[in-house]
Amino acid sequence: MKVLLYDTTLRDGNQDRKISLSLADKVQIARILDHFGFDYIEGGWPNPSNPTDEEFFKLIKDVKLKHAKIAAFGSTRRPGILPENDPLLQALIKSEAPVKTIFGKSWDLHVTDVIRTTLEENLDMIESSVAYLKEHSEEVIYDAEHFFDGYKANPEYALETLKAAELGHADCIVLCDTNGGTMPWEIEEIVKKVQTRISTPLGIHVHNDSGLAVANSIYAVKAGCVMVQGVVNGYGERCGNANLTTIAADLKFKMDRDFAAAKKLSHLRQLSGNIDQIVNLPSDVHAPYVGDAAFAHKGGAHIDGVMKVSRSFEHIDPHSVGNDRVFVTSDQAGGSLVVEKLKAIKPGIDKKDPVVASLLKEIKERENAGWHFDSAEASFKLLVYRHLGMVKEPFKVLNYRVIEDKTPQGVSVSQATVKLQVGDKISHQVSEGDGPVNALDAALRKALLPFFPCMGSVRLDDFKVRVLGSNVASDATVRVWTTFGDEHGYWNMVGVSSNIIEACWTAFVDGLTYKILLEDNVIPNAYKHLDVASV
Ligand SMILES: CC(=O)SCCNC(=O)CCNC(=O)[C@H](O)C(C)(C)COP(=O)(O)OP(=O)(O)OC[C@H]1O[C@@H](n2cnc3c(N)ncnc32)[C@H](O)[C@@H]1OP(=O)(O)O
Ligand SMILES: CC(=O)C(=O)O
Repeated sequence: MKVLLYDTTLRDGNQDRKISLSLADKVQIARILDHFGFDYIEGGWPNPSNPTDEEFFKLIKDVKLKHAKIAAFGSTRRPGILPENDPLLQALIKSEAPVKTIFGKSWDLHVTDVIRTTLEENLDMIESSVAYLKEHSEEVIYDAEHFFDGYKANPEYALETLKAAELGHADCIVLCDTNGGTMPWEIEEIVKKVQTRISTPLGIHVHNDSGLAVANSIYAVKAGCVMVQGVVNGYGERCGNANLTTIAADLKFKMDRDFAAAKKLSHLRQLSGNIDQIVNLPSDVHAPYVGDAAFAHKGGAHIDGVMKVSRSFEHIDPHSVGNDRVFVTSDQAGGSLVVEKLKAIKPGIDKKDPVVASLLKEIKERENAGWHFDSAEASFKLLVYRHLGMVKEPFKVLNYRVIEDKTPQGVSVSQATVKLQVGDKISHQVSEGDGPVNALDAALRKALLPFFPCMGSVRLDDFKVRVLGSNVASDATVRVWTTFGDEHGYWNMVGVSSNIIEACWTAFVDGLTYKILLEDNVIPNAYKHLDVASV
């Protein structure tokens, strides 16, 4: 049976303490989710105290969606009033969303102590609210809030609340683990028991407070649920919601289940990254299937295995979710990694070639000294070309100096002097800057520009410093990580020294040397994709 994916990024995802979606964000995300093939998009809780969500439902009516149904979220009526007199139910109807999803109480504790009414009145609140909304909607989904906790406390009453939703003709009853504390085996057992009493299709909605939201969703589907509610990348209140990105991949690759978005899974990584970008959160490097590290192999024995038989260390083909295999350059690598990296430069190279061992030795020595090539592929490439004797250095540094000056008025000025030899010519330049690093960068470019016009388009896009090791103060090793960019893309360089200025200088000299070598085709552009992340 087909599984329906119900996305609540715009409602439950937006309850994440780090997320605050604007109206424009919501509409943009809704378009992306629809394009990806999710069956339902919960847009928010429309009510007068939440104007963004009210506006969203007005706007989304005019957006042509290909597949998804838009759902408006709310609660059952308040105790002691008729549904037609409940302002929140009226707001749901006013939203004109084709699907209405309302939550109600399944846990007797919540009935008596939170909404403070009788158990009988709560049953009527559920049935009458669902029935009333059914008169005004294409579909009504009933979310049984705290269902699993309620079932454990008072199973008969919890089941009666579901029966009330069924009597109101809910189209789907969604069992919620609102506090996220239920174990997978409990989910499976309880879903199976519910199915013996309830004939309405069942769904699952779980939170991640025990780190089990994905597992619990999967167990619920295994036990018979046909709808999964979740959030792209698992954002949400407290520890987050069930991660729909992971669940979608699990359903397809591990359970062979059919669902509309299954044919779009080769765009899963793109979906995840796009939504991270809109909600303005950094992507989780270790996210299953879609993270940067999901198929990054570092251990030498692992790299060797993957090169021989990829599935020896990969549970699926990374391309099936739009991800890529990465071999991390590090001191834990073996000869196989070096062979892989050298293949583009020396086709047919064998692991027994002496250059493999000598290059591996240099890599390990450098990594031991604090160099880290994993996120500085351009530095690594330059090291390889130099090691192979394929680089004629385009310039020679004769001298550099930085002076820090503070005027009597308290203004700080940094001045750098750089002296280079290019062929038989000497270039000697001075520059001022906001700080020593800025001044050094400016003086170096100024000295190179007359000989290498391509320097004019090079930017320094990013610059990070990390103090390594636990050595005291000035004895510590410093690693500088820089990103250079131009109109073609960008490249990352690393520099290491116990002196911060020298570490910067190394990264700058290498970064600009790299650009000149690219321009002169010494390092062919074909090899550029390894370090130009935008390509
Ligand atoms: C499990 C979930 O994630 S549910 C979603 C949670 N998300 C949100 O709450 C975000 C949107 N919420 C809101 O905009 C506001 O809370 C509103 C407009 C819904 C209500 O605002 P207020 O009327 O000021 O109430 P407040 O938020 O302080 O308290 C919640 C009220 O809802 C009642 N309530 C809670 N659940 C239900 C329910 N299932 N059915 C009926 N009433 C309920 C509570 O008893 C309480 O009522 P009381 O004020 O009479 O004690
Ligand atoms: C409905 C919902 O968000 C919950 O019970 O967690």
